[in-house]
Amino acid sequence: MQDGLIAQARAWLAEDPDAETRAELAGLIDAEDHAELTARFSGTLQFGTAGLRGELGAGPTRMNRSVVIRAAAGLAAYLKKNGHENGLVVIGYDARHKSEEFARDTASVMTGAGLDAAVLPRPLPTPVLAFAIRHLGAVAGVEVTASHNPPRDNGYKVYLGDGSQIVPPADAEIAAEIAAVPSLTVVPRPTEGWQILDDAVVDAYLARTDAVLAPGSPRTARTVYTAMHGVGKDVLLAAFARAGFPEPALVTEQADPDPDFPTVAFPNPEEPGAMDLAFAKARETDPDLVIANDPDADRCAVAVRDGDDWRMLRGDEVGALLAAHLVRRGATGTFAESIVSSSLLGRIADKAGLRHVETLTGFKWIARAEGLRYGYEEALGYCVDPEGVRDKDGITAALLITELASVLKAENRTLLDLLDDLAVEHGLHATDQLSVRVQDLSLIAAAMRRLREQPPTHLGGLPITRSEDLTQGTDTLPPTDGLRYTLEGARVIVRPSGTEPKLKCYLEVVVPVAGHADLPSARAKATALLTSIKRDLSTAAGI
Ligand SMILES: O=P([O-])(O)O[C@H]1O[C@H](COP(=O)(O)O)[C@@H](O)[C@H](O)[C@H]1O
Ligand SMILES: [Mg+2]
Repeated sequence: MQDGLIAQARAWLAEDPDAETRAELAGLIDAEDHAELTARFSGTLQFGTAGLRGELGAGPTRMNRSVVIRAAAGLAAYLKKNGHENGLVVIGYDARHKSEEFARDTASVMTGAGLDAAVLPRPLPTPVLAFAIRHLGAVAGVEVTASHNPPRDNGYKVYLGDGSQIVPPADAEIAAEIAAVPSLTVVPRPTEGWQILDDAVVDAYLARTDAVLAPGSPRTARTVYTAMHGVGKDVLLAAFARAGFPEPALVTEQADPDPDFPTVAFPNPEEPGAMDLAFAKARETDPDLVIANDPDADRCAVAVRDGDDWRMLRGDEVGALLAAHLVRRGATGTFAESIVSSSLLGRIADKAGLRHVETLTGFKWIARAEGLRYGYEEALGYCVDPEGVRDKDGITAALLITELASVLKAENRTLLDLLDDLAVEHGLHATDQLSVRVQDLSLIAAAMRRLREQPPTHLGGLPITRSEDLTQGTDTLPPTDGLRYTLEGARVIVRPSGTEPKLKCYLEVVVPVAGHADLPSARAKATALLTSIKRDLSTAAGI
């Protein structure tokens, strides 16, 4: 057994304030579990697409109280160096294991550093925290959440005073301050001195949701709703009641927070099977649409009846529908989407004479688009009211899509009819994703390396006309680990996920449509093309 590794583990153990992780680590040391200790002590958690995220457990590469205290101390040091000696830091948390403790530790560290700290009154949607930062004039915000990840994970989203999540160089500067924390013993951690906010902050968030809907718009669409065992239900129901929509029928098994997410393998509406109970409820109650939030309620999934059964709309479909709705309502300003999302948004914006920008993945980028009026990403994220929330918001997105369904219902039409119209107007923009979850992270790096060393020349029978390695950045995009292939009538992007151990490949094909009668054959063509691109890509990446 390496002495260095054991010494490192013992030093960590001596400072760990959590009896549970102390016992776990002591067990690993006693058992001389070299492999596990190496995994725990090789490096530290890094800021990814949405903050720190990792499995709960002992050691610097896991989520635990020691890691959170260090992260909070680093953030406090960064804030103080940047002129916020006594600003307010507002802290929210979801209903996962340890989330409330991590929020309390964060408040304690901020207080000990001389900053003011305020904690949201209970587990609440991430967008309430994003809203609260600007509403309360805070200099930073923290949301303790691992969103839709498996039950054993937790995470830490960090926002600055503009209400958006951190981007370079702030993330690297904060990471450097975290790395510079020499020991937990030098971090003051008082047991009181921070504020627990009351419901006024939730009421203010709800009042702001009024701005999302057009005054006097139809509010008749009936919904089935699932909170996916997360924190969305109460705020969503209050927002729907306030707007005057019919009360959503709840998927009762998933309505209340449960950190074990007992009815789903992964609490992510994108994962196969996650919507089964919602669809069962829909078959029972026959609503106009099904709505799901992810567990921290910043994502919104939508399903509609298609023929005899229910089908999930892709994030790109909902993204286009909301854009078309906002255009019809006379929206002005910038429309933005991430590079991995559908190019249809650009077509809709161009036609309406609106500015359009593409950003890197994640709302930390989308929310920063200048003059943003509407932003979305394919991962079921929508920002429909940037003045209220500069992040994605699964509650306001649910309000807006339900308003659109109501408007269409009054015209005796559906969301699918509007999607057909958009395809006829702009061409069928069909997207799909090839996403591979791995146990061993090195497989992702190996796939990226393989694609770089032996780049494909054709995918799905189409020649690649342009191949870009995004690690160098482009004229408009900062550097990121990703590959982009442009084909005739298609586009593919490959990148490692920044929140989960997954390699993600995003496919888009654009098929011209002669008219409504041509739609079935255009769809069949798009599906066949997506399938063969996927097959070739998987061979090229070796996954
Ligand atoms: O987890 P959430 O709901 O916050 O969502 C997070 O993850 C998504 C997927 O990111 P990646 O492809 O890097 O895993 C991002 O698009 C999103 O902006 C981010 O906030
Ligand atoms: Mg989320």
